[in-house]
Order: sequence, then structure tokens, then C-alpha cells
Amino acid sequence: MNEKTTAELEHLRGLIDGVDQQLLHLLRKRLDLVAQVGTVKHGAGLPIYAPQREAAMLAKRREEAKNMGIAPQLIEDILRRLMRESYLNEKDVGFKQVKKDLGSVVIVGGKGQLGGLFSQMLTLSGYQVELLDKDDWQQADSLFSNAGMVLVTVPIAITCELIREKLSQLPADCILADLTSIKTEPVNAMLEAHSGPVVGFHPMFGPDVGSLAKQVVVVCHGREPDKYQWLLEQIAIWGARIVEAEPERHDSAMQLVQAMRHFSTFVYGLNLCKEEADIDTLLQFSSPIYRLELAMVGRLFAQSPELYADIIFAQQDSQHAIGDYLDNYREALELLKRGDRDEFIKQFQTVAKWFGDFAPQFQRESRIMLQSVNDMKTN
Ligand SMILES: NC(=O)C1=CN([C@@H]2O[C@H](COP(=O)(O)OP(=O)(O)OC[C@H]3O[C@@H](n4cnc5c(N)ncnc54)[C@H](O)[C@@H]3O)[C@@H](O)[C@H]2O)C=CC1
Ligand SMILES: O=C(O)C(=O)Cc1ccc(O)cc1
Repeated sequence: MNEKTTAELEHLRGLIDGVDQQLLHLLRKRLDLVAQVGTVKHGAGLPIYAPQREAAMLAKRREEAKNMGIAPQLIEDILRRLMRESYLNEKDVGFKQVKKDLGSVVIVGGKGQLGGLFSQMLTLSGYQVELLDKDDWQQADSLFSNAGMVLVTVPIAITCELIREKLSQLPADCILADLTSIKTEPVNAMLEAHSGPVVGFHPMFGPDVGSLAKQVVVVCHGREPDKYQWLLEQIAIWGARIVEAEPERHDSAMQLVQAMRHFSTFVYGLNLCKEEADIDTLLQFSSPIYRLELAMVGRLFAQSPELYADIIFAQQDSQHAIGDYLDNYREALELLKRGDRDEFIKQFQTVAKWFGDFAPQFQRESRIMLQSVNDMKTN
């Protein structure tokens, strides 16, 4: 069915189209300027993400918007989206190579998801990258003999065994690093297998991030940090934030951040599946927050079952955290069964107090996300 219109409406729409076209020309001009910034940063070896410049620029534009009767959040949303585009485009220029005399980087598991991303980032930074995947072991000796760094990014379940069995004869000054989602056992295995520099990383993002700007990479120091300091600088040039952690502290945080979260997401999906819920109907009746939640759950099932099984099963200790969750669920269900609304409200208030200032902060943050979710609706 055609949407209704009038001549006056059409006239005004024509004027709006004209303004939008001017906006497109301005966007082109801005993207060209940003590309020049990218080239200058590349030459100077500066990180693509400059938090202070970003904050100062946003504050100025918000102020100017206010003076012009424009909602400050509007210009902030537009500029943040433009900056994201800039981070993606800055990748096309490549990145400064911090370590020029490294030799090659051998990525073990380099044909996989995360290996592919790191291969791309290292290649864009001028390193000679060699991929060693499961069918390439006959070339291992020749690849390792020229390696300045070996980066392990194979499925979690085989990581430690592979390190012990296949990576104990690397050149003494070669850096041995990994990207595994858990850290204690892989870092220990690397320290046992190799006497040279060792470092563990956990990129806190999936392979589908367009840019590393503002992403977090956890680093667990192993041995001889001065030998791989350049790599931390390289990762910072890609725009990521390095967070240092002891492997044990990392793994204990991951029990809640990963094992527990992925497990409850898995059960949520399992439950929808067993209940034979109709996703189209759910979406039709969904509030933005429910749509976001469904997207988060559905996203899990678009990824590798092996990866998530490994993350959950590799951390046997998380059974306790998951068990506690189940107990709390059961107790809360008892409140419901006996109709104890007052106790529910009391517990709600206890948890709200525990969240403290984070609760309103999360409400503000999620409000902006939910508006984006709503913007994406097409009917
Ligand atoms: N995918 C993700 O979102 C993230 C993954 N990670 C970590 O990255 C690592 C790899 O994960 P993905 O890239 O997702 O897995 P993937 O399955 O996409 O890649 C693994 C690669 O290892 C190869 N491989 C298997 N056995 C091998 C062997 N014996 N020798 C050499 N290569 C072998 C596979 O052929 C594949 O190319 C895991 O430790 C995971 O915990 C960390 C953060 C995020
Ligand atoms: O993209 C997602 O949904 C993820 O959760 C990605 C992810 C997977 C495994 C990790 O160790 C870290 C990040």
C-alpha cells in the first residue's frame, strides 16, 4: 500500500533530500580529512584511538550543539558513528611496524577465526606472517627456524598438549605467545616448553570486530617482558587497551564473565528451543531490551559450539558458580510459588543497593543502546 502524501509534504521532502545530499558531501569531505589523519598517524606510529582528543572534541561539539538548539546527544551519536567509520578506514592505511628486525611471525592455527584476524593485523603492520595450520606440520621446522615470534591460536582443548609436544624446540630468542581464552594452563605450558620470552594474551572480542579501536586485550606476563614490550606497543597502535592480569586472576574473573555467562545463555537458548517458541512472534511482541537479549542469545548459536564447549568445560571450577546460580534460581522460584511478593521486593531492593551507582549508570548506557536497537527496526 502506498503511503499517503500531499504536494506540500512532497515539497518539504524535496528540501530535506537536498540537505541530506549536502550532508553526504560533508561526510565525504570529513572522511577524506580523516584519511589524511590516518596517514599522518601511520607515519608517526600513533595509536588510532586517541581518548583525550575524542573526549575533548565531543565535549566541544555538545556545547556548540546546545547553543544552536540541537540536542547534545544527537551530535554525540553522529560523531561517535563517524569516528567508528574512521577507525575502520584507518585500517586500510596499515599501521606502523614497531619491531622491524623480528624475523617472521608463525601463527599456529592461523587459518582459524582469531588467527585470521591477528594475521591480518600483523600483515597490515608490515610483519612477515606465516600460517601453520593442522595440515602444515611438515613445514614446521623450516618455519620455526626463521621465527621471531610463534603465536598459538588453536582450539582450547588441544592448546596445552600442542605447546608441550610441538613447541619445545623453538629458537632460544623466539617469543612464544598465545591467544587462548583461558590463561593459567597455557601460560604454564609455554613456560615449561620454551626457555625464551613467553607471554599470554586474551583478546576480549570475537573475530568479527571491524577494528581493534577501544577493544580490550588482557596480557599475562610470562618471561622476559622487555623482549616483547614492542608487541604491547603494537597492540596499542591498533587502538586496543591492554589490561594486565595474573593468569589466575584472569581465569577466576572469566568464570563469571565467560563460563557462567555463556552457560546461562546456552540454557536460555535451550529452553526457547525445547519450548518450541516462535521467534517471529517473540520479535513481534518484543520490547527493545528483549530484542537485545534475544540477539545476545541468538549470537551465541551463530558461533562455534566447540569454542564455547571448551570455554565452559575447561574451567571446571565454574561448576560451583553455576551451581550457586541454580540454587538462587530455585530459591527465587520458591518465592514465586508461595506468592511472597514482599520478600521478592525486599530482595530486589537489596540487589539494587548492591549495584549502587552502577544501576543508574547501566540504565543510561542501555538507554542509548536500546534506542539504536529501535532505530534498526524496518517495520
Ligand atoms: N573466536 C573467538 O571469538 C575467540 C577465540 N579466542 C581463542 O582463540 C583460539 C582459537 O579460536 P578460534 O580462532 O575461534 O578457533 P578456530 O577453530 O576458528 O581456529 C583454530 C584453528 O586451529 C587449527 N588447528 C586445529 N588443530 C591444529 C593443530 N594440531 N595444529 C595447527 N593448527 C590446528 C584449525 O584448523 C583452525 O584453523 C582459542 O584458544 C580461543 O579460546 C579468544 C578470543 C575470542
Ligand atoms: O563475540 C562474542 O560473542 C564473544 O563472546 C567473543 C569471544 C569469545 C571468546 C572469547 O574468549 C572472547 C570473546
